[in-house]
Amino acid sequence: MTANEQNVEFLTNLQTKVATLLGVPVEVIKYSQPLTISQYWPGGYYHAHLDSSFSPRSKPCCFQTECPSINGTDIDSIECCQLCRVATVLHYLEDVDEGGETAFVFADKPLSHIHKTMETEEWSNLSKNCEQAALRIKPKKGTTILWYNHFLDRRGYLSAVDQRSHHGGCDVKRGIKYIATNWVQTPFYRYRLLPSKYLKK
Ligand SMILES: O=C(O)CCC(=O)C(=O)O
Ligand SMILES: [Fe+2]
Repeated sequence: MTANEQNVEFLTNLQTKVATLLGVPVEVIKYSQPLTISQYWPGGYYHAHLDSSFSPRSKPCCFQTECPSINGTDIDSIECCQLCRVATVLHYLEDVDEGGETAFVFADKPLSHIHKTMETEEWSNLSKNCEQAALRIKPKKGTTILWYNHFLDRRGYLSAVDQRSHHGGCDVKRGIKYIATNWVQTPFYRYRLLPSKYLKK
């Protein structure tokens, strides 16, 4: 097997594992953004942010609407819709000697606490506030974590973004942090009717 074939096999297996973990058809992972590798050197950080941004009053998610094609080409456009990222699956590729925790600023906190904190300055600055985060995860090689970025409505459809999913990476103090991220987005409109893997053939 060539190195390239090995890479393809590795990535295809990973897609299958991520799909199994989330209980979704593998196509959802295939049609999402490609796996992204990030590297943080000492002093590197990623302040608290949301991976998705859908609110019922903003642009619809791309599975909810068909965007007009641009210049007659048949590409999906994100001009009229947004990539709603249902879930994030984060793989730690190496241990980090010190620091570099993934921090969830508001995990499990009530909305009243979240709103009050968001009124303070620099609440999202993880270089300053890493220790205060409600949940911190130390990178461990071979470990994968996942979280959901949205609420579901009463029918089980995607609803507003969940503010408790605010997260980021604390300062790396010693060593290098390597992660790989699958941002799992809702499919584009033309793929929206993927058959559930739970349907009997
Ligand atoms: O560096 C981290 O631990 C968090 C990375 C992150 O926010 C992401 O990949 O979406
Ligand atoms: Fe993120």
